[in-house]
Amino acid sequence: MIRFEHVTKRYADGTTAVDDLSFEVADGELVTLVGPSGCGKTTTMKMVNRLIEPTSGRIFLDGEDISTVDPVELRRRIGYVIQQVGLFPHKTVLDNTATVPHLLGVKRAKARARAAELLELVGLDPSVYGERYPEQLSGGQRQRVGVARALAADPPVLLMDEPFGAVDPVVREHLQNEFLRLQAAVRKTVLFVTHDIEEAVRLGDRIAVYGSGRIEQYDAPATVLGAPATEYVADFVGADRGLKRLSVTPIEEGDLHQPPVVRLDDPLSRAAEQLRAEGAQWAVVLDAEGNLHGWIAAEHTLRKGTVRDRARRMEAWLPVGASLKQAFSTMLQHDAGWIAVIDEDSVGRFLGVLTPATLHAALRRSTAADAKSVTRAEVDLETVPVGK
Ligand SMILES: Nc1ncnc2c1ncn2[C@@H]1O[C@H](COP(=O)(O)OP(=O)(O)OP(=O)(O)O)[C@@H](O)[C@H]1O
Repeated sequence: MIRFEHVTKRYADGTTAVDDLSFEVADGELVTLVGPSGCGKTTTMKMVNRLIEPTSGRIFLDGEDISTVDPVELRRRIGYVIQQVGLFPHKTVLDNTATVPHLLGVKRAKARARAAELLELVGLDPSVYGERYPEQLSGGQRQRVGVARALAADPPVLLMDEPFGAVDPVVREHLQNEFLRLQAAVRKTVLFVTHDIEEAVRLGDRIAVYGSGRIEQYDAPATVLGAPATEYVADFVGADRGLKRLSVTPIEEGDLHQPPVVRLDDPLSRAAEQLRAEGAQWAVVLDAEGNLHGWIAAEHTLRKGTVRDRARRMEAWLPVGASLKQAFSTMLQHDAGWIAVIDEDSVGRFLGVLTPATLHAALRRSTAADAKSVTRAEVDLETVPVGK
C-alpha cells in the first residue's frame, strides 16, 4: 500500500509542484493520476521511488516511511515504466528483460527463462522477438518490452509515467487492453500517470484528477464522470462525459426488462396466445435448461408446430457486468432493438433484456446513485430530473 501524508514539493526556483497532497493506494489497486501538463503528476510519482525528495510530508510504502529506506533497495521493490522506454540498444530483447533479475544475482539462464515467460505475458513471442534488438521493434512492441522489464524483478509496486504516450491511438488501445489483462493476473499496486482522461477512465480502479499541485477529486471512474466534485473536474472530463460513462457503467440485473419468455418445445399456439395476452410483438426463446436460445416474432407464431420450428437464434447478447457501452455497440452492430443479457457464471442462463429505453434508464439511475452515494437499485427514477 502507498500512502501520501501532507506531501509538498517546492523546487529550488520556488515552483510548488505538489501542494499538501494526502491520498492512499490500496494493495493491488491501479490508480491513474490525470491532469493537464505541469500539474505535478510526474513529481508525485518520482517521489515514490525517491528520484525526487519531498520538501515536507511523508510517503509510506507498506507502512514504512520511505525516507528511511535506502533508495537502491527501495527501487528493487518498485518497477518503473516511462514513455521513452530506455532499453539498452546493444542488448537483445531477452537480455534487456533479464537485466534487473541478473543484476540482483539471479543466474543468467534462470533470468533469461523468466524473461521469456514475461515476454509471452506481454504478448511478444520470445522465439520471434527475444533475439531482436530494440531498433528492430515497433514503438508498441518496445513499450511492451518496457512493461516486461519492469515486471522482471516481480516488484509489488509499478510506477508508469505515460507508458503508452508515444504510440498511435489504435496501438495504444491495444496496449491498454493487454495491460488490463496482465494486471488482472499479476495484481500489482500501480500508479499510472496520464494526461488523457479516456486512458485514465479505462485503466483506473480509481482516478486522481489533478488541478495545480492538488488532487481535485479521487474516486472511481464512474463517479468522476457521473458526479464531478468541482467545476474544474467537470470541465476536465469534458462535455461528453455521459458518453464516456457508458464504458465504465456495468449492466446490472436490476436494469433489465422482462419480456415474454417461451420454451423451445412450447406449441406455437400457446406462444401466440401468450404474446397476445401480453400485447407483445416478440418473445425470448429459452431451451429446457433456461438458457438463451433466441427469439420469435408474434407473426411467426400463427402456424402449427412448436416454437423450435420458427425460433431464430439470437446473436445480440452480453453477460451481465458488461458495460453499457458494449450493450449499445452490440445493438448497433446487430441492428437490434434489444439485446439479451445472460448470467456470466453459467452457460447462458437468461436474465432479461436491455432496450434503448432501459439502457438510458440504467445510465440515469447510476449517475443519480453516485451523486447520492446509494446503490443503483435504491434510486427511484421518478425523482430524478430528466437531463441531469
Ligand atoms: N526540476 C524542476 N525545477 C523547477 N520546476 C520543476 C522541476 N521539475 C518540474 N517542475 C515544475 O513543477 C511543475 C510540475 O511538474 P511535473 O513534471 O510534475 O508535471 P506533470 O503533471 O507531470 O506534467 P506533464 O504532464 O507535462 O509531464 C511544473 O510547473 C514544472 O514546470
